[in-house]
Amino acid sequence: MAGQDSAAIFDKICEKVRKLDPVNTRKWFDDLVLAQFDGGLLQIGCPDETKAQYLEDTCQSVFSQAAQSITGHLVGVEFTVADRKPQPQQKSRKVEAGENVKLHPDYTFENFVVGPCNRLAHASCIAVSNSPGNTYNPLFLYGTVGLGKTHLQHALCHEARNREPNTRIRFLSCEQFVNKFISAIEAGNLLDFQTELRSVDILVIDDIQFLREREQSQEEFFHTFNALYNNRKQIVLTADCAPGELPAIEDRLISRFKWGLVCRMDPPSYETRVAIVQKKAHLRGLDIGDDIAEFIADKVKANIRELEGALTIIYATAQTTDEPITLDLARQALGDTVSTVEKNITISDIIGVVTDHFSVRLSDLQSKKRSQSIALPRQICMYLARNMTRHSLEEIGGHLGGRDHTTVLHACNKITELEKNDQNMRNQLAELSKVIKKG
Ligand SMILES: Nc1ncnc2c1ncn2[C@@H]1O[C@H](COP(=O)(O)OP(=O)(O)OP(=O)(O)O)[C@@H](O)[C@H]1O
Repeated sequence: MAGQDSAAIFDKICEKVRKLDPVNTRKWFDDLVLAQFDGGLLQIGCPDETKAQYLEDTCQSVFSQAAQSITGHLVGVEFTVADRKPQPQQKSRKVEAGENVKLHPDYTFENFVVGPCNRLAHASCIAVSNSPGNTYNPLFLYGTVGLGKTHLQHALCHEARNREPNTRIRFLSCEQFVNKFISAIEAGNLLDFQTELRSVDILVIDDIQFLREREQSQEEFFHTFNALYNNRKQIVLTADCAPGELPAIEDRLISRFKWGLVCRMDPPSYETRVAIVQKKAHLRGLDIGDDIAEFIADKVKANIRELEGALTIIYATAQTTDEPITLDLARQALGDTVSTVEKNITISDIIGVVTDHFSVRLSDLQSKKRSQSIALPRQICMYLARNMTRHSLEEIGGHLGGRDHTTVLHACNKITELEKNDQNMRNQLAELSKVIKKG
């Protein structure tokens, strides 16, 4: 294919990808280059390995689809990390997946908006990335869902790698840690598992609260922690609550979690939310006015993931209707999806609907009774209140017989699990939410 033609075709393919998959498109797609287009194989050069990995994991099929629609032929797509200019004679390197830690290219310090809600967490992650193992060890970040804990962990690892490319990093969710541990026991290769985790420079474990009630995993983690700590290797942990509030986790672990720095992350203020919407829009190559960013930040308050979701809906609506993003379009696009908090749902509304549905009395929910017929509606109330109002765990517990926030958190986790695995529970929750929203 002649050079000129291929370049033009490549531009059209990228344009098509933007249309087909606005959600995963990023502004840095402008930096992609055509490495080679030959024999039905399109090789795309990416600025760095993380971005190439993102494309391979997230966008491979949409690039194939776009290439096929532009050329009319079946096209395979490969992402490479190569020189920016197309140089067919230069051997490009195919992205290596393997056991390499997969860092998300969006989750960098540069893309993180700092406000009073996360300033300490941000500063401590920078400090740790500058000198892993030597400043705050362990670094323990906690906060409720979608406040940027994972983002900061990735940013810390990106930065540590930028400074020292050979930094060995292991990044696991706590669930992965537990599953890997169990598999290692079953396969009789516990030693490999231990060696793998204990020979890293930085160990990151997300959602450490999942260790609760898993005595053997806690024991294993205790030894992993000690081995790394004694060798001045960095440990970074996140959880949904402070170490002292983690239910059913051994004291010796809790006390270790507090050895370094414990940072709380709070929900962002209005100003920080506006800045985050603007940052996210910019990342996607979107041009949105301040009025739209303010509109989204005003409507969506619950968590940052929801802010992004709102932006995605607006963007996708603009793409499909082929209209520019205006405040009117944003209003139309968000419609009913805007936070239920909008409708001023109260905990009493929720309790009213749930007590009706299960034919129980409020006094039962507030009592100490633990029978399933009372405990389940009580837990459902807590779960719905957590998701449909902005009340804190303490406030929710207060409405339900003065229960403490760990009880509320436990209830929310339990119902979330049931919702995932039990169709009947999903139906009940959907029905209850519908009735509550109707008022
Ligand atoms: N301050 C911020 N600036 C920019 N983006 C942010 C910020 N805080 C959170 N986000 C974005 O919000 C989304 C959710 O963040 P993240 O996954 O890090 O939350 P989390 O606290 O780890 O939540 P969970 O406990 O549910 O895993 C991500 O896309 C992240 O980039």
